[in-house]
Amino acid sequence: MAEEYPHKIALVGLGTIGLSMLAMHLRRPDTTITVYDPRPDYESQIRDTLPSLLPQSQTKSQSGSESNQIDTLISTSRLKLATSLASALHNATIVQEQSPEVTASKQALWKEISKLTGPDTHLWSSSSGIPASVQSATCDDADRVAERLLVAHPFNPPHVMPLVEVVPGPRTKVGRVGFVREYFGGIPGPGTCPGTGAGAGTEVEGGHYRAITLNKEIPGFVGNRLAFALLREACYLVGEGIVSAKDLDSIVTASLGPRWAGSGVFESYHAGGGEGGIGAFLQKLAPTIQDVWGKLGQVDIEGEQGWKDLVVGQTEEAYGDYTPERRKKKEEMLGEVVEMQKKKWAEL
Ligand SMILES: NC(=O)C1=CN([C@@H]2O[C@H](COP(=O)(O)OP(=O)(O)OC[C@H]3O[C@@H](n4cnc5c(N)ncnc54)[C@H](O)[C@@H]3O)[C@@H](O)[C@H]2O)C=CC1
Ligand SMILES: O=C(O)[C@@H](O)C(=O)[C@H](O)[C@@H](O)CO
Repeated sequence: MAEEYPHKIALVGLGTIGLSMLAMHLRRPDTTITVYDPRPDYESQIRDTLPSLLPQSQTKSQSGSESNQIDTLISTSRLKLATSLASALHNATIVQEQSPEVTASKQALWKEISKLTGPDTHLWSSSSGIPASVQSATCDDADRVAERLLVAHPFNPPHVMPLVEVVPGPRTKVGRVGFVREYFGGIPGPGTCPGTGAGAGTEVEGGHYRAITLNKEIPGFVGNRLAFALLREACYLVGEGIVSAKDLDSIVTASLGPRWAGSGVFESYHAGGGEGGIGAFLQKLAPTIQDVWGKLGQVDIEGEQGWKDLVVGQTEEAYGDYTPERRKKKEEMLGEVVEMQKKKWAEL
């Protein structure tokens, strides 16, 4: 008989990303999730935050209250709250960490996890930019751990955003990459209620997540290198007084944002190049592109801080405190964009 829950995930680190990941994993009915965080108040954090990350219909109707919903997930063994790392890892088939983005911290954590898990356990890091080969480097049996460890980098919020940037290390076994792609490919969208007790054999409708695998490790991977290149130029332009932070955001949301929701960087310029496509585009625009490339801003996070005072001051003035209501509204907008993409996916 097929095992009731073939996937037993240990989620280690329940902060911003960990909580969103929890909401995402709960959408696979063939998966149980055990969570652990050294923060003593993490259970109250789950009870306060998780319901808002789940479909509202599920939160209010079936369980009657948000608290009951968490209790239902616990009583049906879909969700377990561990009080130690060792107990969280017991029988785990997958370990996914969302601990702080600090190399030494992640290395120490994997060193501990690798001693508490078997050779078959899949090891995933949610890191924004620390390669798997760096994270496993200090493990006692580093080579064996490196064969199992990979980065499955999400974009915030993972329970909505479709990208999973899969970044294997040079020693990561190919089968581990195939597994993570298949696992995320089988997770349904954010409108799907957490399966309760459906167990193995339940038809798992996927089609929400897009796992993109990098061919080689590079710090920051691809998504964040692109995002941080744009961020650097944006900070430079505000620091130089060329544009305000709010107007720069409007320039992005009124042009590049909508464009890139339907066509990526290269497809957009391929379309913009006319008959000759991107080749013609690059040739026609070469002088301007080269001139701009040679004059892109140079700001450094540790360097002169004048630009940073302007960026922070203007952003706080424009948006104030980022309230839960605003966050929820933006998340709903993001969800609608992603659902539109999925409807048009075949054409993307
Ligand atoms: N915040 C974001 O937008 C994104 C973050 N990430 C990555 O996810 C990871 C977590 O980031 P956030 O959730 O933003 O951080 P966070 O600071 O919100 O949460 C980190 C959690 O880890 C816990 N923690 C601390 N030491 C730990 C340990 N030794 N073992 C287990 N848990 C520990 C903390 O108590 C905290 O709850 C980082 O690697 C980050 O780069 C990835 C994509 C997006
Ligand atoms: O932008 C995102 O959601 C991700 O690419 C990230 O990794 C985070 O923004 C990260 O850069 C900050 O923790």
